[in-house]
Amino acid sequence: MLTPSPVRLRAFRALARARAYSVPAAAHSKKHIVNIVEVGPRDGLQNEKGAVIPVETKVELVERLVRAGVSNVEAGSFVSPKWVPQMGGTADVLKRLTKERGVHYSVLVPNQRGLDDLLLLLAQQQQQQLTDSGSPPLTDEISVFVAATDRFNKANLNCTVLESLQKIAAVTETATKHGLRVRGYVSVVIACPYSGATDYDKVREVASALLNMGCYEVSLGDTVGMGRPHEVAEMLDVVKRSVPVEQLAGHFHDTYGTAIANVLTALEHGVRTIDASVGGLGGCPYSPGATGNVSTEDVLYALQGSKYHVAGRNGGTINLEEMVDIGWWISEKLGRESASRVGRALRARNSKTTTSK
Ligand SMILES: CC(C)(COP(=O)([O-])OP(=O)([O-])OC[C@H]1O[C@@H](n2cnc3c(N)ncnc32)[C@H](O)[C@@H]1OP(=O)([O-])[O-])[C@@H](O)C(=O)NCCC(=O)NCCSC(=O)C[C@@](C)(O)CC(=O)[O-]
Repeated sequence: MLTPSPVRLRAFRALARARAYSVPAAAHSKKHIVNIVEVGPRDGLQNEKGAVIPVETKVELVERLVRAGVSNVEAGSFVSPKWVPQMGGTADVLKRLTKERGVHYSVLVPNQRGLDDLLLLLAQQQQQQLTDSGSPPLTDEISVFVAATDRFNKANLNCTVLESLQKIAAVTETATKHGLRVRGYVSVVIACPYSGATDYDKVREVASALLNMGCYEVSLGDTVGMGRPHEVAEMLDVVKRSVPVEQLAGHFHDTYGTAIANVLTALEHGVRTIDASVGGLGGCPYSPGATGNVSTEDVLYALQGSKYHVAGRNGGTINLEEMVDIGWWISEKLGRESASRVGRALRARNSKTTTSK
């Protein structure tokens, strides 16, 4: 095999980089604009075993993600710290974050108690603003969640799907009255760790119920990360019978290595919002063995130079190189390597380029 000289190799890499980054946003039609919801700070960190991650680290993570161009980020959750200790400091995270305009810092809320805690925090901030005016709200968005199967819902939310929907209806109504927008999740849309293959009609019914309650979007979660592209396609075909595809998002865990293929399948089926996690962080406390979400870096890389354009903050895009750095930084804080394939490849390439100079 012919081995290229270091000079040719560098020139080739520079050309590849230029090509990858050179498709101007204006060249993409509006119908191919893709939004990313960065779930690393919530879905990614919630399942971390060991010591509780300091609030400062979480704040730095969110702020770095926003500086890299992220405009939708899940900053934490108002859930029971007894069950999910890593999310315990979310109120402090919201208070300490320097907020950028145009960015949604959403939080996951499981029940009325979680919403009450959040509303109290927002009321306190409003009172403070009487003396210290001008700062944006701590958050303008919550996410609610329910599964497509009773068994998963009982493990995750301590009640049946129907009971959850009743609670969510009340939470959504109150949140909306307080000016918060509400995003919905449906978990285990392909397979459930407790009851096997999911009935896609159930996914359709639950997604439809969430939208009817006032959620502006519903994210469909392959929580277990077992889904294959043809299953994602079949599931979407069923859900789209009742739900406009513009109001759907895809949330794919990568347990079986199919997440990026599932993202591409969802995009080809018209879905335009993808949940992703920097460094491929994550797992679900109620889905044994499930690994992290599709990594944000992998999604950005897969779409570079394609017909799709990933929208970033203030009309820009999300910077892949910065996301790779963040993925490595947070993974090292957690005592391991980045789980992002692209993160690993780019780091290896960059270190080779540096040593061959
Ligand atoms: C499910 C519930 C709400 C049931 O809460 P419960 O019905 O009150 O029952 P419980 O026995 O679980 O309650 C435990 C304790 O938590 C308290 N509590 C109750 N609610 C809250 C709250 N909001 N904030 C703070 N504390 C709360 C409650 O008052 C009680 O306190 P104690 O009496 O023992 O002192 C609770 O157990 C809980 O918060 N569980 C954690 C659920 C969770 O965070 N799951 C992971 C996120 S979902 C996910 O990852 C899937 C997703 C969204 O990413 C999409 C996908 O991939 O599929």
